[in-house]
Amino acid sequence: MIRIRGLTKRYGTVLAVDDLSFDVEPGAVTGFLGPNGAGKSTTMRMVLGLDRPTAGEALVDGRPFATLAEPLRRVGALLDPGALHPGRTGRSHLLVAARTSGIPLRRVEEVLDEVGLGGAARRRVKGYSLGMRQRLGIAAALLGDPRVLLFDEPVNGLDLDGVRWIRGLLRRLADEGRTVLVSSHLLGEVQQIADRLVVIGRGRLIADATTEEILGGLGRPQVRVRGARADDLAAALRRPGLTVAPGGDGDLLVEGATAEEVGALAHAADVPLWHLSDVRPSLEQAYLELTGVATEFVTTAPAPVRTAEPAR
Ligand SMILES: Nc1ncnc2c1ncn2[C@@H]1O[C@H](COP(=O)(O)OP(=O)(O)OP(=O)(O)O)[C@@H](O)[C@H]1O
Repeated sequence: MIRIRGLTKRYGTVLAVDDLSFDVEPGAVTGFLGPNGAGKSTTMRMVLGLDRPTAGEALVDGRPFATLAEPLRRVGALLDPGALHPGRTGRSHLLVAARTSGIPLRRVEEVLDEVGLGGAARRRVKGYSLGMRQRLGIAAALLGDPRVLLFDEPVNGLDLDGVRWIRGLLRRLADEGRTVLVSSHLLGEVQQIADRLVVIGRGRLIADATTEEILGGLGRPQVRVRGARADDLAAALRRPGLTVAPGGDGDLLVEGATAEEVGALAHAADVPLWHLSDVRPSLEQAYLELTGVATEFVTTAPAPVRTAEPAR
């Protein structure tokens, strides 16, 4: 597992990571989510001993990375797929890594097959597409069969098939009991893969909970309702704790009650309903709400509001 306590990194005047504490448990995919510049890569680099914390600690299985025996067999990472030697073939890249880490050479063929690069293994990396480089980087991360894996924006450059493949791979790695931390700046991307989410903004922890809890707790769920007599319906819904607002086209938007409760109130007032549905805030909207206060680069475009399918 990965344990992060009070982790802080300052580059001159920039506080890239600010007193961050969280755990990444085995057997689950943990999404590490935050806008560009939030401090995800810096945190991962500190876990991997590539950057020295200004304060606090990042531990893998209870120890700093630098003190781990056979670190590449304990921890695998995909950081920057651009950092591959262009003149080497995919296979020789992995052979070098295996030799220097005392990893059996047969693992090279295994991981090449695992990432679907078997056919391209003898081609030079400079001819690889971004997606192929990404797969090679993932092969390198898997080489030592590590129990702890960190992937920094792993779906970057992958086409739809590639994205599906990486989702399947991350799930399988977690199901095998490994510790899997995967970063992204897109909520829509990680919410489909991650069991838990650690959300950061400007280097600080914003949320650390299951994906379900985070998505469920974001935004204020509303109920969209339309009935035969709008005025009677609005009067029936004017209860303490409920807010009722016009929703366009004669609809009402109700906050503070479930669809069942709204239906029951309408029924009690004898107002036939034509439409009743839950309205969930769009994920991107919810994410903006969550990270808005902690976003380094703020956009001005409003997020589109996606509503639930109408009730039948
Ligand atoms: N070597 C460095 N020197 C100076 N500042 C740095 C350095 N590395 C990162 N930073 C700064 O630290 C902050 C966090 O950067 P980091 O790359 O960790 O964010 P991130 O969440 O990974 O972003 P992205 O999604 O864009 O990769 C940014 O303000 C960045 O400019």
